[in-house]
Amino acid sequence: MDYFNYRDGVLYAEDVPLSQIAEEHGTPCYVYSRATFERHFRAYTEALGSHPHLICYAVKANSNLAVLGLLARLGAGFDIVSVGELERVLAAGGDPAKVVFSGVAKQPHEMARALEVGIKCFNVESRPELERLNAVAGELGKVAPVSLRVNPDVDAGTHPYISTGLKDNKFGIAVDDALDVYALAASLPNLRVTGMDCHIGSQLTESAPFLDALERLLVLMERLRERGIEIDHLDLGGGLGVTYRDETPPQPFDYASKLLTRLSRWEGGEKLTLLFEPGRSIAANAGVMLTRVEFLKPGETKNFAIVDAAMNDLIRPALYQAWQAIVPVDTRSARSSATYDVVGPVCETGDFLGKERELAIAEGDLLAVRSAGAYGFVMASNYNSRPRPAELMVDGDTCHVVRARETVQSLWAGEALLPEGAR
Ligand SMILES: Cc1ncc(COP(=O)(O)O)c(C=O)c1O
Ligand SMILES: N[C@@H](CCCC[NH3+])C(=O)O
Repeated sequence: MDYFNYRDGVLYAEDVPLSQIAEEHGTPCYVYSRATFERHFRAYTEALGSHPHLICYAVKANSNLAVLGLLARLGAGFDIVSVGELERVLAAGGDPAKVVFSGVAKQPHEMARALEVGIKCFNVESRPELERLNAVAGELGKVAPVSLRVNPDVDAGTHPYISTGLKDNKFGIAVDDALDVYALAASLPNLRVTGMDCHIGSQLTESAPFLDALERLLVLMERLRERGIEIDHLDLGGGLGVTYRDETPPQPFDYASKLLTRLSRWEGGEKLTLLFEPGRSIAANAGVMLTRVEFLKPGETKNFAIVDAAMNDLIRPALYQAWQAIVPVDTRSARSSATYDVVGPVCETGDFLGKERELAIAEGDLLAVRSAGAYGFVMASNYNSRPRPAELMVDGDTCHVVRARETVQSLWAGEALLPEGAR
């Protein structure tokens, strides 16, 4: 459920018509809804109720400071994968004690900064990373809180590029090796074992793979118990899918109740703190990307709607053949409809936002690409020397610029001509 709805034929973000936003701020641009972010975050906290928990929003999904700031005020923790994300969280007022640090190749300087600010936990993905963390913590005279990311080898049933919990994926420590790596972690002087985690993939539309992963982790936790290693938090990662088209993913409430039911049958399960790292399910449907039709170009085999946004602004369709709804913002004028490939100005045949879309549009019309709040702006680039679009956040009847559109000149900041004579 989001707060982008039609009123009298015009698409609104909360109480602001998207046509007005496009007039004032230009296109392409990303528009977020504050109330939708809040609603999606609360769906998790309410689903977990009184069970001890921490919702660590996955910063990678949408790292705009305004987004992080509003989630921080709602009590969110954060899942980060780089020191860049850590600094953003701190700049937005996030609590470092609620930060978990994931990622397969954390640099020593990143570990040091995270130890300095006192994060909740490092989600360690390999034996050499454990040894590196022990060394960095030792140099700083600190003890690093550690969780091992276990790769449970379950099929998440999602796009191969965003599946992460299979033996063939680079992520995590194989279940069969985990006992030994935990024993190593417990023996290293500058580490304190606090948790176990997994993240099996993104855009999952069924609960079963999550429950399979939980089952494997519980077996492992029992074996750790036998060895005297107690875990005080279990982090089940992110991955809950959203509706882009006709998917019917479990809602946080159904998902959490299934997990809590299983945990209630596990000794000590009611006391075990649960962590989640949702990204997409909080951010995707809290944003749209606005773009204007430049030209309609009829072809022999296809019609093209050439718009002012491109794969550099939103890469998901080009990269994963992802389907996102593309809708007219103003449906009041009568237009004849046709089937179009919606394409951008970038010089690549793969530059499309949607294929074979039935649209009743004319040149100059405004379109909204829906479900663009996650993995949208964060994956934008300057390819073809295109400035990245503005980001705007609607709150009720007010629209705030939360990131200004880049200027063409800003794109070469830091570059230099070769010195005279070397050219
Ligand atoms: C370790 C980790 N946690 C959380 C997430 C967030 O996933 P999602 O956006 O699917 O909720 C990801 C991305 O897949 C991830 O790699
Ligand atoms: N960027 C991906 C999700 C990546 C998940 C990160 N582990 C997408 O847009 O679907």
